[in-house]
Parts: sequence; structure tokens; C-alpha cells
Amino acid sequence: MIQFKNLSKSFRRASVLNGIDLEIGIGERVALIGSNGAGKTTLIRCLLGEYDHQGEVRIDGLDPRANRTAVLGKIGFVPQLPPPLKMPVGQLIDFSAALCKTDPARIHAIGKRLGLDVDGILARQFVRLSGGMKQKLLIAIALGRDARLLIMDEPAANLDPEARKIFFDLLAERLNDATMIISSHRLDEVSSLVNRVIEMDMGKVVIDDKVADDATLTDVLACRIVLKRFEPAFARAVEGWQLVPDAEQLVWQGGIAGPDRLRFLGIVSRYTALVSDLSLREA
Ligand SMILES: Nc1ncnc2c1ncn2[C@@H]1O[C@H](COP(=O)(O)OP(=O)(O)OP(=O)(O)O)[C@@H](O)[C@H]1O
Repeated sequence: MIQFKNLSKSFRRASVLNGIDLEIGIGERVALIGSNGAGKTTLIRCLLGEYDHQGEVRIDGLDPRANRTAVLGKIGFVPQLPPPLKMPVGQLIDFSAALCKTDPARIHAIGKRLGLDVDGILARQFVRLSGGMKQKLLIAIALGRDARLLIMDEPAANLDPEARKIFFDLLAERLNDATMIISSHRLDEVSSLVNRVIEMDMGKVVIDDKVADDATLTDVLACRIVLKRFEPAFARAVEGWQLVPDAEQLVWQGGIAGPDRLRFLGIVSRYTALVSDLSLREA
């Protein structure tokens, strides 16, 4: 579906992509990872046909630079930085829906599933929404259409755990009909969403691993944590993860979304000295 052949890109004299060779097939879910400045966004921008470059880029055999309308019609894109649009939300949804030939009601429905009060913000300027609200709306616009390729640049970074769980469910619904590229500078944020990891460094691919799908996107793990003593900082840290404490706030129990387990354990690991027992089991 996607081919990069000896792709190189320089800005003025600075070389940013150096001879990228990659093939990404239908149904692959790729984590595109790498430190700040590694070249992830530039690679995505080349795929979207936004930059001139050396080498070849093809989506279903088409050069995205020469066939932007046809290629963009296949892609649902969530950008890393929300565009500073002054357009009211309702107009933005209608405009995007018309552009992608989809029904605005689909975008409304996904926004609502993500917890966005779509009806209450229709008249608000997009640029005035909070970071999380903007991200939910951009995800709803990208997923509310029949895109065969989903490209998402740090899509879940601003979402709370509840919205992340719904986001994973939404992606799970698209597993059979879409190829996904999810960019992040942290593998633990996206590792359980993907079946291939491509790491970039200084404009080159340094790791390209196919990984086993060991947890499905819709898994929920039963979590139980026992603390040695109550600590308000722990209660604050797990707020939003829907863990319910016992009367003494020493035993915490609840469900954790499978793809979120590493992120959750990362948070709990800050309180390792407090934890006397921890289990995270398939329910
Ligand atoms: N339009 C531009 N003009 C000049 N240099 C650019 C431009 N866009 C990106 N760069 C440079 O290209 C390099 C790669 O940037 P890119 O945004 O692709 O990295 P990234 O891997 O997406 O990083 P991050 O994780 O920080 O988003 C950086 O050194 C950046 O400064």
C-alpha cells in the first residue's frame, strides 16, 4: 500500500531524511517512533504530498505530490499540532465532512463517544477549545469517514484515560479495513496498539520490527493494588483511571484498558515503595 524508495529530504542544506526504504502493507499498524527531530513528522508530510523530495513515495501506486486530491481522499490524518483555525466547530465539521464526502453525523457521533459535548460547542471557535477537546475533534474528523489509511501524529497524548480507552475501541473497529501509522516519541504510549515498530534516528530507519499482537485493543485487565499506607499523592496520580478504593484507601481495584497497561504501570512505578501487592490480570 505504501512505498518509500530511497527517500531523502533536506531543508536548505540540512539533511532531514537520508535514504528511507520502507514498504507498509494493508492491515499493518505501525508505531513510528524516535526522539525529537528524528524526522517522523517530515516523513509523514512527504506521505501527505506536502514536500518536494528526492526518491519515491507511493500510496497504492500513486505519487502523493502529483495526486494530492486522490491520495488525501484515502487518508484520515490527525496532526501533532492542531491548526489555529478560527472557524466555528459546527462549520469545521460540515466543511471536513463535505471535503471527505462523509456524513457530518458520523463525526458528531464519534466526538460524542470520546466524551466531547459536540452540540454545546458548535458555535465555539476551534482555536478556543482546550488541547484535549481539539484532539478529540480532530480524531472524530479523521475516523468519521472511510479512510483506508489512518496517519496519527501523537494522537492520544492529550486524552484522559477514559477517552483513551474509547479511542482504542474506535481503532479496534477499524482493524480490518485500515492501515495505521501512529507517530510518537515514546514507545510505551503506542506499543500495544501496533504490530510493527519503526524507529527513526537522524533521518534514517534504525529499527524495523514486526511485533506480536499480544493484547487486543479491547482487552480490559483486572487491576488490584495494595498499598502499605494511604498516600494522597497516589490517589491523585490514579485519579481518572477508575480504580475504586476500599474504606481505608489501601486496596484499589478496577479495569485497565489492555493497550494502556504500560502507561498505567509507568504511573504506578513512581510509588513502588508504597505498593505491597499489584496484579494486572486478563479478566
Ligand atoms: N519546515 C522546516 N524547515 C526547516 N527545518 C525543518 C522543517 N521541518 C522540520 N525541520 C527540521 O527537520 C528535523 C526533523 O524534524 P521532524 O519534525 O520531522 O522531527 P520529528 O521526529 O517529528 O520530531 P518531534 O518528535 O519533535 O515531532 C528537525 O531538525 C527539524 O528542525
